[in-house]
Amino acid sequence: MLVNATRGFLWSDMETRALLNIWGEHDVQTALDGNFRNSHVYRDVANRLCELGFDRTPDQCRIRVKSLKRQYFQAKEGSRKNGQYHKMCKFYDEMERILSNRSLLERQDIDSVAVGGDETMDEDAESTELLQEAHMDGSGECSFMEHPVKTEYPSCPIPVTVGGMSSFPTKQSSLTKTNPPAATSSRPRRSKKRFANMSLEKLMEKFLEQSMEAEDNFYRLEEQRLQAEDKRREEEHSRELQMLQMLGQIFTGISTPSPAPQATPQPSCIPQTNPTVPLTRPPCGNRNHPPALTEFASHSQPAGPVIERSFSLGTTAMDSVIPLVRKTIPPLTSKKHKGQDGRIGIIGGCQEYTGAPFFAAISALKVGADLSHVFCTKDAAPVIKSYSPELIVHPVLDGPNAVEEIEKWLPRLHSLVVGPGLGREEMLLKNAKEIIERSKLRGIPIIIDADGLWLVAKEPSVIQGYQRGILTPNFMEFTRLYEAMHHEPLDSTDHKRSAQQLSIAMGHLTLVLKGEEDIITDGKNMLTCNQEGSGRRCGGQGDLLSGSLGVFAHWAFSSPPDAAKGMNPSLVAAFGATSLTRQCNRQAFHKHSRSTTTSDMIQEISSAFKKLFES
Ligand SMILES: NC(=O)C1=CN([C@@H]2O[C@H](COP(=O)(O)OP(=O)(O)OC[C@H]3O[C@@H](n4cnc5c(N)ncnc54)[C@H](O)[C@@H]3O)[C@@H](O)[C@H]2O)[C@@H](O)CC1
Ligand SMILES: Nc1ncnc2c1ncn2[C@@H]1O[C@H](COP(=O)(O)OP(=O)(O)OP(=O)(O)O)[C@@H](O)[C@H]1O
Repeated sequence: MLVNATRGFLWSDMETRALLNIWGEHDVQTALDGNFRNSHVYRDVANRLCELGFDRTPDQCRIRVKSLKRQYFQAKEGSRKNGQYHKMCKFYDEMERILSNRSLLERQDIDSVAVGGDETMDEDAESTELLQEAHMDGSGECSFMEHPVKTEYPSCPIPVTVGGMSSFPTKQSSLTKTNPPAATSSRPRRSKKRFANMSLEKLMEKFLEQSMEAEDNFYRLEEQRLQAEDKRREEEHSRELQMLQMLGQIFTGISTPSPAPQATPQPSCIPQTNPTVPLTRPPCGNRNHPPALTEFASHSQPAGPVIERSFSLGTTAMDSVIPLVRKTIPPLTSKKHKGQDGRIGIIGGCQEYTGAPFFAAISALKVGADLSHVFCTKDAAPVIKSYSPELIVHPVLDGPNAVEEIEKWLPRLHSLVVGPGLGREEMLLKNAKEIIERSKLRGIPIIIDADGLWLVAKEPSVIQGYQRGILTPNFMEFTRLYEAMHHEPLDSTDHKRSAQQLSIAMGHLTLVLKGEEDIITDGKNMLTCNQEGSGRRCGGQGDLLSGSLGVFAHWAFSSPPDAAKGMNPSLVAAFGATSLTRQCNRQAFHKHSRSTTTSDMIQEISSAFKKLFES
């Protein structure tokens, strides 16, 4: 999990939205309702935020929420008066949605916060926080980066007016929890009584002004920071491409002996390793693996050694990765309630394609999910429903509020498969994109297949870098993605190398390149699954894989970290799903030969599952 490195006072929009998503959930709101002591709730909120990759303390979350609540109510008040204040609260709509459901009692509670009621003790800290949000250096980072938010003795005096950045203390006067006030500032601490003579309304007005200015500064600097970040990423990407091109030239030179060989000048940044000699194994190598297991560092990998493990059906796979997959599979017990073993969502199904989402959804159920939802277009829904009473089919994907309708279900979904039978209509792709964005905020594992990959080829950033994203391209889809990312034709002679390059370019996303052998890589590790499959290439086998993978991904990501013994959960899940798919295909093919269909393969899921994971 990537944890946000900038743990300052700076809350990015993405981070704030993630916080609001968690804080707005029914269970959190219920826990907060009427509870004066709420530190345990914010501890939970901070933990869940951390799972999404945002490192925040419970106090930071609580203070941020308080500040958002204040902005919201001020904006609401303001908009009643003159309609101008709405823009003061950037997250007005989100807050409106969450808070409009709360009781009058809660509203009074919030009002009392603003006038120094129940939580008066926190008010100073919170005011300081708001002002500190504006106290950032030119880089857009806050100078209190590594320190906790809450402080007993704020060394940063609260200015009466906020006159731009220069009116704030400099970096040297950073706030620390341990610094006594005298150590950081020679000025006497201003008394709270300073405000005693002001009417409440004046005080609020003053505070409002300060908050607005602080907020303006925050957004301006945040924008600068994001621009700088984009620029840095672009530079990194082009450097990476340059390196790849240079290495490509070098390798071509080595493999094609020329009559008069000329030494290629090697830039010092390129490792001087002879690419034809395998790189040394990393120390965590294969000490415990049986000798038949081929585990070796790949040749010619430009982005550092890749640990490759290649499996065929037999004892080797059983002895190595399959046990890891098994560890992630939840036991069947009578203690569970419906839904615990997996609620999977499929985004796909349109007028032309009703089979693909069905195959994916029914495979998920057969692998072991408890509930399988299909979000498809209106006209596809009755058809998909008619295939099976076991699927929950939502005819919303082409509706006017498609994204909102589907978002309502996201808190109940454990993983999402985007693409089977989605089609390529602009509006459907746009909705799928927005749903991916919102699912990312919730940390939901997302498998992208078929037309979902068409979307990714057009807009890679939709999933780039998301560590719970898995792409499952067939060769055509892979070629499209590769060429979109690398702006050059795919060298189809070395699939493994190309797969690794694409995974790296996508931010180490896990990639399953399907084919005669399935190549699974996250750019650092590589598993290949080449156990016998089927001689039939009928449509829909990829849907069986993506639906199954939805379930395996949920299991792998929700298992204790030691279940996968340090292996990326996406790789474990992908290996489980490809092994199962090939086993199903094989069994069905042995029975039906030329007339094997994907439905026959799906019929084999339960016995293939038993053979691989329960024998
Ligand atoms: N019964 C159904 O409803 C099915 C619907 N499907 C859906 O159909 C839509 C379009 O999928 P397509 O796969 O046709 O899309 P593409 O447009 O990406 O595939 C185009 C062509 O690539 C060819 N191709 C595939 N693999 C190849 C390889 N390794 N080497 C060379 N050529 C190769 C195929 O024969 C096809 O003609 C998707 O939404 C998909 O989910 C498929 O899943 C199949 C079943
Ligand atoms: N040549 C092959 N030999 C054996 N198995 C294969 C071969 N090609 C694909 N498979 C298996 O079939 C599964 C589905 O791959 P396929 O290439 O058919 O996907 P797809 O084209 O995306 O499917 P769909 O028709 O659902 O869109 C893969 O995981 C792989 O295990």
